[in-house]
Amino acid sequence: MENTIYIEYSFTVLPLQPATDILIAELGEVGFESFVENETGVQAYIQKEEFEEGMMGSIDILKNTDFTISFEKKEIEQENWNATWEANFNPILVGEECSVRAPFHEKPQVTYDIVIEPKMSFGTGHHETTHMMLQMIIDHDFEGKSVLDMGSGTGVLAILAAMKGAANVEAIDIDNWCYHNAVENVERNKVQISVFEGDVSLLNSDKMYDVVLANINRNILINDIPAYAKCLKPNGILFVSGFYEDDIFAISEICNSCGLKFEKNISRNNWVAVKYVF
Ligand SMILES: C[S@@+](CC[C@H](N)C(=O)[O-])C[C@H]1O[C@@H](n2cnc3c(N)ncnc32)[C@H](O)[C@@H]1O
Repeated sequence: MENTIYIEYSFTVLPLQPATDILIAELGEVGFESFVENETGVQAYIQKEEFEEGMMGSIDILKNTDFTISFEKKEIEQENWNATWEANFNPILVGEECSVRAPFHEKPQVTYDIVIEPKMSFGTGHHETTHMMLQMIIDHDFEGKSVLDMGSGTGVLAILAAMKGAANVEAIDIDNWCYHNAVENVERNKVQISVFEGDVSLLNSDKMYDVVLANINRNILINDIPAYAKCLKPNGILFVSGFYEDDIFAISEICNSCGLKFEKNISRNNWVAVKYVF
């Protein structure tokens, strides 16, 4: 792969929350693809060829006078981004049993030791939504189950499902870089997962799943949940995240219209992960 040029925005945010979460959500909506949070705010990245100056005009939180948000912008080569990430990436623990770490961290004493080199892909477990999805997966029985991870990023959710005994796991991401990164992480963790580049258009009723995992965002979920529901087996389960507590009603409404019933949710910092059952 050639060395892509990224635009890096380093935001300083006061007070940090909820402004940082809102800022990340809004930047994600316009196409920023990766975020590194720190004690003063967040660094956000977008490929130079995807970036247009006008995008920043639609980030409403920057105009909100309840918060003070300043930023610096610079161009950065992908390999330098990786170095930034390595310096900032600490291993994380999800419950007592699961950790997500980089290859250069010491091996921890846990049942599920997930090793991820995310490069530019979302999914290290540091974000609330990934953390909660991992928690939901830990609490669920995956033995022998067929699983689809939609919007797989690094592949972290699919990898945990496979480690928990899922028999047939597929991962799909729309982003070419995420696709390559998930393939690498699958090999690194020695699990069997078929990874595809694409979106909901890859789904069809010839392939049915016991569980669908989708940590994407509110609008894509509202659009795509009917297609996920069509490829869920009877009694199938849908785990979703990537949206706020305030959005549960809208997501549940679309799920209900597809025959999926709310079972439970967990939340962290206003973000939620929700379990629906057929
Ligand atoms: C919030 S990240 C989640 C990554 C990982 N599953 C996790 O839980 O950390 C969302 C991912 O969905 C992908 N994505 C965005 N829109 C998509 C779509 N319409 N279909 C499939 N993947 C999509 C993005 O490229 C990104 O990797």
